Amino acid sequence: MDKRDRRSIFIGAGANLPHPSYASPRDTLQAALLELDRRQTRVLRYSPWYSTAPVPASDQPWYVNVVAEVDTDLTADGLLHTLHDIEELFGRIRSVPNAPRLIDLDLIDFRGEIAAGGAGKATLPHPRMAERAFVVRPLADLAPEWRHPISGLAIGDLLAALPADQRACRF
Ligand SMILES: Nc1nc2c(c(=O)[nH]1)N=C(CO)CN2
Repeated sequence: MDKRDRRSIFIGAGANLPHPSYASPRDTLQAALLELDRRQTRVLRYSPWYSTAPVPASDQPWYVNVVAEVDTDLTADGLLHTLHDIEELFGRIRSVPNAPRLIDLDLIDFRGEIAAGGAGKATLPHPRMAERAFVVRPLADLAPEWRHPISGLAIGDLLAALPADQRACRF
């Protein structure tokens, strides 16, 4: 990986409920990510947008998922708080894990930093990202040279290791 790659920051975004103010979950996510521009953060690139079956499998609506590369003047914890603020602005209600949601913004990787997390602090890289095709696949599209900061595994190998049912993402 070159120097620039290690400086990259990736955010995963997902939604599977329609927001009353937006035409589709994709529009909700697009508007939410544009909010970052007003918070010392710039979206540089988007992965392709994916429509993905809910994980774990359930009869919830399918999700829209995307990964964005951003740059920011904030720290990792500052960016995490900003993502939570934007989730609240867009009506996210934190209920039970894996409940259907209007919006979910996750900090996936912050410049390769490794952090254990804890009250109000970012866990880095995102602790469940490697198990989630809805993150791994768009990240592989966006940054094929990316490696997991802890395991050192290449994103392509993480994708190949995912269960076949999860790999059934589609555009
Ligand atoms: N396909 C898909 N499944 C999920 C997602 C998501 O974004 N996409 N988010 C979840 C909670 O973080 C739980 N399950």
